[in-house]
Amino acid sequence: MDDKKAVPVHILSGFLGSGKTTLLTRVIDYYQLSGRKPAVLMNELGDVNLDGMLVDEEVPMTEMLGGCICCTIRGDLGMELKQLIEEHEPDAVFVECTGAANPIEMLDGITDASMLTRVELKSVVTVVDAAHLLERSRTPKARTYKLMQDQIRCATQIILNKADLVTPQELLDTESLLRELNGTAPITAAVKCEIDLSLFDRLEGGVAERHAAAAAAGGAEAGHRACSHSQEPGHIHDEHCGHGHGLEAEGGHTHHSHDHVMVHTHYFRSPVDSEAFEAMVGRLPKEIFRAKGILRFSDTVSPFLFQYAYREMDLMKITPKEELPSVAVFIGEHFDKRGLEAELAALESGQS
Ligand SMILES: Nc1nc2c(ncn2[C@@H]2O[C@H](COP(=O)(O)OP(=O)(O)OP(=O)(O)O)[C@@H](O)[C@H]2O)c(=O)[nH]1
Repeated sequence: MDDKKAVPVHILSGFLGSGKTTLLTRVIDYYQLSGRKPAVLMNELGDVNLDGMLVDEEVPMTEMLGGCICCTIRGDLGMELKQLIEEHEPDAVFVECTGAANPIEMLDGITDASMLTRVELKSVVTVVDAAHLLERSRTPKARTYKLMQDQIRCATQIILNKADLVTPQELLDTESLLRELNGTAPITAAVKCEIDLSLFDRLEGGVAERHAAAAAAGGAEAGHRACSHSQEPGHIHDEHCGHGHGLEAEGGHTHHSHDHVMVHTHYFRSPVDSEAFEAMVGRLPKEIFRAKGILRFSDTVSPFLFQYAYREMDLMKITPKEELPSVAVFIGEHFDKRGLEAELAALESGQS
């Protein structure tokens, strides 16, 4: 193992629905087009990996489902990474965290993994939903905002995504907010994570190149609150990125700033009416900020992949190669599960 090069690892972080999978699929294409073999370790809060369906079947992928790597199943991360690397010998591994993951726990997880297998953390790329961050920043004490802040502070690269959904002024405001939270990580505004992906080549280059890249992006000056891994990616512990950042301000010492996040998984027994479904999604309470699923409608032929993030819904026709359940996963904080179940039951019985 010793004379083998360490496998570069990139953590894709960012709040629920910000665009991590969108970025992941682009990066995978980019690596494949240049003849490299990427591998993916994907973590989902729910028991079904719906994001995985968007990733090319050829790509080696390990799924860690039903919990967040940063806490409940973190202990398995090292073994999973080791197995993935030994079995497939990828050129790089992309770890997509759940949107509720606290990145410091992830950083620790990768460090633990480096004791089992040769891996080198090259970047923590945090994808930010511009409008969502702005809205959350108006209630700075809320736990969701604190988690978003942690994810931003720990980033070595920030993608300011969904630029199409905000005004130019809001984009500037979001950028200043990001700069306050993280003084060093280069920020790239984007729509659907369309960025210059050669960024990843630079990230995997030598330390000198990384310095140059950071300087070129205007992020070389030391920010006093941000993590410093953009300057020293191999050294990933940083006191500024400590556990439960922000939560401490409320006097708590909990490690898991997302323990308030709830997940509800619903398996449909029968196809539902598409219009009634859309109307039901329109009525979802604001406490549910993310949902996804596979749906079969009584009035369409093919199944659909359903996505809902911060009040925007997407339905995409799919042609699954294997038998898949009809299922929807709802993620949010302190929402009324009973109310949601009642809505879903009404939808299934055609009374919605
Ligand atoms: N309008 C708009 N929609 C976007 C953009 N980027 C992604 N989306 C949509 O936002 C939804 C969520 O995107 P994902 O890439 O699945 O987000 P994610 O961060 O992987 O979500 P989780 O894994 O649940 O945390 C999808 O419907 C995307 O098509 C963007 O720049 N603009």
